[in-house]
Formats: sequence, structure tokens, C-alpha cells
Amino acid sequence: MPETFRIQTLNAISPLGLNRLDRERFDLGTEFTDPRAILLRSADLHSYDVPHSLYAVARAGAGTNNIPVEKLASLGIPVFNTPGANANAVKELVIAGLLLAARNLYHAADYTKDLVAEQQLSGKDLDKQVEAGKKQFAGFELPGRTLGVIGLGAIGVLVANAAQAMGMKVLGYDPAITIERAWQLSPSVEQVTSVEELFARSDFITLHVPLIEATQGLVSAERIASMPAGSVVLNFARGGVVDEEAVLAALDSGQLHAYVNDFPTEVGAVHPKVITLPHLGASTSEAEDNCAVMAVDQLSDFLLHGNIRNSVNFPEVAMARSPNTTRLGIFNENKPNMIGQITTVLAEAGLNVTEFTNKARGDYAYTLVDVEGEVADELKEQILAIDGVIRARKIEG
Ligand SMILES: NC(=O)c1ccc[n+]([C@@H]2O[C@H](COP(=O)([O-])OP(=O)(O)OC[C@H]3O[C@@H](n4cnc5c(N)ncnc54)[C@H](O)[C@@H]3O)[C@@H](O)[C@H]2O)c1
Ligand SMILES: O=C(O)[C@H](O)COP(=O)(O)O
Repeated sequence: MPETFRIQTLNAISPLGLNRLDRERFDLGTEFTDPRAILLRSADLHSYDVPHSLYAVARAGAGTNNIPVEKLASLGIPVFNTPGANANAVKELVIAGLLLAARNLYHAADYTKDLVAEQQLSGKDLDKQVEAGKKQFAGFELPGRTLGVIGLGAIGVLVANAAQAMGMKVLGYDPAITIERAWQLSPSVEQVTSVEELFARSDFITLHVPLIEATQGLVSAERIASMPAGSVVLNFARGGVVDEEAVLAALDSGQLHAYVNDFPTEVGAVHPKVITLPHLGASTSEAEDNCAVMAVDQLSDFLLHGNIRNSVNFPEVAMARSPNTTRLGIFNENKPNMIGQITTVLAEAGLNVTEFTNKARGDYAYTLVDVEGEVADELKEQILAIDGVIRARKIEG
């Protein structure tokens, strides 16, 4: 009997994704203590006591800073995410953020509501106060203004292209842009080679980088000071990418006009020039469906076939299944003679290898191997006994 995999969901995941799982092979629940896999969105896994049963973690979304990615790599547990699946949702919110800031929409709407709800004006009195008060919310238009996009990945490229189509001058900065993203980027977007140049030339800055050591506090007091006076910072990446204290000081001094972000803090959320949304970037039905479908498909492909696609801590490794073969998935340290030792064990067991792939990423590597016929359970123990092998799994057909 092939195993039924227990998948623990730690956040609400769209049924469009969950319903793709064959219930004969997958058992879904929120309370398992020994899950084979975890499926989540933003739930924090940093203090999670990783059970020995765990084979994989799938993040229905982009950011993986809520997951101890390196620790899981060292245990031979791949972490999957869903690159691009929520990018359009974030792009649309960033465009809304540009307009919210440029036209002072948030305060203007509050003002109108206050005239009626608090001041109880109506009819001609209301009209008069509307016309008298509107000048304080007069804004500015986007064409001709410069937007600096930091991070030209799935989201950054869409934002850059959309802003460019709205008539903005767009600068982009991403020292590790992929060829795929570079192809998608409008040729009118100017790539700059230093983040300092981007700040100095931008009326708006928008952030689309992961929260990692290199991006922590990327928006600093010094960089804000180099921007033209009255600029706007938009942060739909992660709170930690911005030095919030520096941003609030710049808002108070008038150096910044507004800070639009998706990550509430006690101080920031109540500042009059800050517009904070409740982490809404990916909260559209379309994005939730896209992320769930992608996360579920990648997870089930790994559990059923050992294939790894869109992992943030292991390389891309996938092979088609062949009849009358047994598959092994092996996680090992990336060091010399691992392949030699693994194939020696297979040869000594008299097994004929029909397919073999080994790829490394950073300190770790993953091997998928198909051998003819059946494999005895002891073989897995022999592979695990090799120094540097972290985990081995016989994958049922
Ligand atoms: N607010 C939300 O709900 C929401 C939704 C989706 C994603 N996000 C955040 O946005 C981030 C980006 O998402 P994505 O889908 O575009 O990811 P992505 O991986 O497609 O793109 C990230 C880009 O950032 C670049 N980058 C990394 N470090 C950089 C640096 N120091 N300077 C400049 N560029 C750098 C990478 O090269 C990559 O091209 C996610 O990691 C997540 O934190 C937030
Ligand atoms: O990184 C992401 O994909 C976003 O921050 C979305 O997070 P959520 O799935 O918790 O809305």
C-alpha cells in the first residue's frame, strides 16, 4: 500500500489548490503532530520544532522570511514557494499606492466623511465646505515623475512596466536580475547600477526585494536624505527593508511626502503621513487561487515523485517516471565523492541505474535516481550510512 501523506495547513489555503490533492494519497489537517508536509502562507515557523516526519514545506506565496529555510536545508527538507503567482495582485496595489500618495486620497476621503459624520453638514452647507476644503488635498500627477524600482523580479518588473505605461520615468535596480525578467522589462525602463543613484534621482521609491540580511534597513536615513524633497516611499516588500524611524523623521521634516506600506507597526500605523494596509498585497481571490494551485502541485510532485521545482533551498531536479523502476531521492552535503559513493552502493547491490540526476545548490545537493526493479529497504539504510548523506527516501511509484 503506498503511503497516504499527511499535509498540515497552517493558514487558510484556497480550496482550488487543496481540491487538486487526491484524497487517497493525501490527508489534510490543521492539527497533525507528525506531518509529512506543511502548507502555509505567512505563519511563523521560526520557533517550530521540526518533527522527524517532515519531508517538505510549501509556501503559497513569495516571501519565505517566515520559514527557517537554511535550517530546513540542513535537514534535507525542501522549502517551495510560488514565484509570480501573486505578482499582479501586488502590482495593482502598488499602482493604487502611487495614486493614494500623489492625490492625498486617504486624508481627502477622511475629510469628507468627517464633514458628514462628525460635523453633520448637509445640502448647501456640505457643498460649501467641500469646495472650501478641497484645496488642502490638491495633489500632483504621475507623468514626468520618476519612480525607482528596487528589485526587478516577478513583482518589480510588472510595477516598472505599468508605471512606465502611465507616463512615469522609471529607473530599476537589481544586480541579480534574471535573463527571463530582463526580457519582460520594458526597454524604456532605465537600469541603474547603484542603489544610491536610484534614490538620488527618484520622486517615488518602490521596494520589491526579499527580506534578507542584505536588504534589512535598505531604506536608510542617509538614502532618504538624498532623495528630492517631498518624495514618496512605497513598501510592499517587508517591514524590515525600511528603517521606519528614519522614514518617520523624514515625514516629520517634510523630506518625505508619504510612506505607503503593507506592514503595520504601532508607531507607523498612526502617523498622519503614513498609509498602512493590513498586509493586503496578495489578498485577491485570483492570487490566492494561483498561489494555492502552484504550491499544491509542487508539493504533490515532490511527495509522489521526488521532483523539486521552485524550491528556495534546493536545486531544480525533475525526471519523468518510467515503468518497472524504483526511485530514490537523496539529500546530501555538497562535497567531493558523494555521487561516487552513492552509485557504488547501488552497484554493490546489483542494481541497474536507468536515470540519474544530481544537482548542487550552495552547501547541499539532491540526487534522484531510478533503478530497474524493486529495491530492498536495507539499501536506504546503506545510503544513509554514507558520510554526508542527510536524508534518503524510497519513492513509491
Ligand atoms: N505585500 C505582500 O503581500 C507581498 C506579496 C508578494 C511578495 N511580497 C514581498 O515581495 C518580495 C519580492 O517578491 P517577488 O515575487 O517579486 O520575488 P522575486 O524573487 O521574483 O524578486 C525579487 C528580486 O529582488 C532582487 N534582489 C534581491 N536582493 C536585492 C538587492 N539587495 N537589491 C536589489 N534587488 C535585489 C532579486 O534579484 C530578485 O530579482 C517577496 O520576497 C516578499 O517579501 C509581498
Ligand atoms: O510574500 C508573499 O507572498 C506575501 O507577503 C503574501 O503573504 P500572505 O500569503 O500571507 O498574504
